Amino acid sequence: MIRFEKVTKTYPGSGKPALEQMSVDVEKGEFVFLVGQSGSGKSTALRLILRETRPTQGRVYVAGKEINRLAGWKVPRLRRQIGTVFQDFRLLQNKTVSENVAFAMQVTGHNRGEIAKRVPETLELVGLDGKGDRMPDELSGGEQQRVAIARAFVNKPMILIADEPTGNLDPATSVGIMKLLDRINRTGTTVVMATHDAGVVDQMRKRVIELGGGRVLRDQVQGGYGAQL
Ligand SMILES: Nc1ncnc2c1ncn2[C@@H]1O[C@H](COP(=O)(O)OP(=O)(O)OP(=O)(O)O)[C@@H](O)[C@H]1O
Repeated sequence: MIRFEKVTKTYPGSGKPALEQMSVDVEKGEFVFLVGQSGSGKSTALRLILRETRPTQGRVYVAGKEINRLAGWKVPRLRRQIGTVFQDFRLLQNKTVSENVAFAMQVTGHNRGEIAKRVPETLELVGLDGKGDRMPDELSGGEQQRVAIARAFVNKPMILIADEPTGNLDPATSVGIMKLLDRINRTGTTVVMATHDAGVVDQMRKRVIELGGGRVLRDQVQGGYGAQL
């Protein structure tokens, strides 16, 4: 589903590569944690998958296509197949919960009937049944992240990318968010999650790819946050 082939990324004006010779294969339906110190290259790897930035050397494939060679007009289609969730939720504050989720379907050209059916279904899936008419600032952080996950998932993406999704949440709330991401993963969606949250990684026991200085230091099945586990 995602393949990095000897990918090096050096940002303009920077001497040292953010990623160096990174080679990784993620199969359809996998759940992968990307861990590593601040500045190790995690966000750069996620941005490469979305083609928000391009490799300096090497190739990135998503669903069998080398995305660096994708025509510009096809990039929005690629991004529609990838849901994204961030630490800071990024909800539209002037729209209700339902409208936030519906918006993701509107911009991808779904009709009203589909939206009216799928939005409540998805809110139920993420545990926000009955909260569709609330505004984001009337929700807890964990609930806001659930809205963000509903929005990312409502178009049934093949890949879900999560960049520190539990970074602003307490441990108990984070457990709930991880259960939800696990559930989404079980529907067949490939999940790639960058995190510093050792508790979450140790509890989930999924594949762990550790980056350090832009290189893959460890790629472990059912790994922990630290190498000793
Ligand atoms: N747009 C950019 N321009 C120049 N350098 C960048 C840019 N984005 C990231 N970098 C550099 O690339 C390296 C990797 O950064 P990246 O954000 O990928 O790391 P990270 O592992 O996601 O860090 P964090 O955990 O703090 O989010 C760092 O040295 C960073 O300063």
